Amino acid sequence: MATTNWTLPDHPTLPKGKTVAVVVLDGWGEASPDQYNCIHVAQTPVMDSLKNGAPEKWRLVKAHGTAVGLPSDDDMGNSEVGHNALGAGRIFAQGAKLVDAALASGKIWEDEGFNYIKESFDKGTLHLIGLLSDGGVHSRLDQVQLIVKGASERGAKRIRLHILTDGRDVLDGSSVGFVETIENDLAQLREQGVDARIASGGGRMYVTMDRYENDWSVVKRGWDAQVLGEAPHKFQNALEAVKTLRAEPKANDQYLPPFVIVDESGKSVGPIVDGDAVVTFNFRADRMVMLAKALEFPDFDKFDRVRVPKIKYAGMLQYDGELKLPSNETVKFGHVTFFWNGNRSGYFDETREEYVEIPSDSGITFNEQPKMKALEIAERTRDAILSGKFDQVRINLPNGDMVGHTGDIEATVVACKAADEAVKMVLDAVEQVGGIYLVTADHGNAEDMVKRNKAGQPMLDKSGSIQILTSHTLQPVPVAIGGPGLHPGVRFRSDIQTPGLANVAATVMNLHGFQAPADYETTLIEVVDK
Ligand SMILES: O=C(O)[C@@H](CO)OP(=O)(O)O
Ligand SMILES: [Mn+2]
Ligand SMILES: [Mn+2]
Repeated sequence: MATTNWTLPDHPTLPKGKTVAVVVLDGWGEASPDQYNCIHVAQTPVMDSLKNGAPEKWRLVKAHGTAVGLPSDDDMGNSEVGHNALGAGRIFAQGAKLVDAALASGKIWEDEGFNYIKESFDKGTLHLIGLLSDGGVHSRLDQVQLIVKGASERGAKRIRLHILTDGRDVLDGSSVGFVETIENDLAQLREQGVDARIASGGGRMYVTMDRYENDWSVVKRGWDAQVLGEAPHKFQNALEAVKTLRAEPKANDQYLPPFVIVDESGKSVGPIVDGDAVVTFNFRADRMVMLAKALEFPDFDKFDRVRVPKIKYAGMLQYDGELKLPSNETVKFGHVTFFWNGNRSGYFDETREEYVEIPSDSGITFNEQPKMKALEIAERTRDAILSGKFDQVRINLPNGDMVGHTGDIEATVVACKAADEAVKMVLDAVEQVGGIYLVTADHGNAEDMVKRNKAGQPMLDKSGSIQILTSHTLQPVPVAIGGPGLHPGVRFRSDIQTPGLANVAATVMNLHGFQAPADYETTLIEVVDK
């Protein structure tokens, strides 16, 4: 058998042995300057100087749509696809696209996963758990609709949906419309004799969709509602639930409290019990892994599960290639490890890598602490660079994104300034060791906080207020290179017209003195005589 040769060819001109700092600013896109562009409004002297100081060492790359393996150019970027592209150096079809293809070809119904859960359809209930929106970051409503329909046509007689409301990838308040849409579908199925209902729900950031083991109580709230059928709020139907909970002061789709749907006698209509099948319909991994662990791990000590039903469980995708979840880490920590490594947890080689997690504040929304842990991340990065132990130091600064998602413009301005200060500390350390930096971002967010019409003007809601955009954007992101270790002849090539994040990996390999493998997207840089 031929063995793969992993050795990279030397770069013809660029030297090895320089410390390279790779900085990813989460949610930091480039957009026209106005009062809703928090990066523009904030004082960001360091990022400004990279942009204005060296035109041959700053450029924009695509961070959304087909450039990062999403189904279409209407799809905004996100951390999973952005970091996957940055790490992989190639454009792979991402979860959204894979699921679209499997549904379009019908292959999804022939796959092992579906055949496995189908065994439960005779006697058990099919439960579908996931994010109900058309955001396309974690899941998509049209896919859920096709799954419900397809499963019912293939023998599922009792279906229960456990919905998580969004408001983060889509406008706050849009949960009501999504629930209406799916309720209509379920009503039609009921007319055809399929017992299909929504059984529970809650806001994504408060119920179920925690990530990197930041706060297990989030997953527990979901477990109680979905599996045990218990929640503080009980309603007869999901539309009433969402409308009533949204009427509370400061209610927000992202944080709706957990609820269960009950029958006339007050009994929950859809707890998960022995013999049932469960499908988590998010294609994106990070916010489903914790639930997958709770559903699958025989030894589990993160919270008291009370009752562990014997179920057949499948996900839309394998969420973790290392842990094989389903078997069949802080809010962003995993982005530069797990996502970067192609959704694989753990080290490639423990003797050569060190992963450092700076725990996030928990139990708050990040507009309350917009500086987050940027300073702490920068200090650890500085120390790692100065230690001389590492060829590459890679970080993700979450502020622009996490605070951008809250929709709080003032706080997002503070967040952007904090991220800029963190970049300064990293660049100063690079300066001290004679290293090289590459600063980029995984997708846009903080640079546009308002929903716009086609002409680019802010859109107003019924009451005349601007419609706040909590989501990511379709904007390109910057890539800046520099540092005393950078060969003086290095500059960005002008012959690649529309590069994307996948071009960064080959670039970084060059900065380490190597050429990228032939199947990588081409490098962004060239070396001219100077
Ligand atoms: O918070 C998340 O899960 C997504 C938005 O849905 O953001 P990001 O891709 O930046 O992690
Ligand atoms: Mn991100
Ligand atoms: Mn985000």
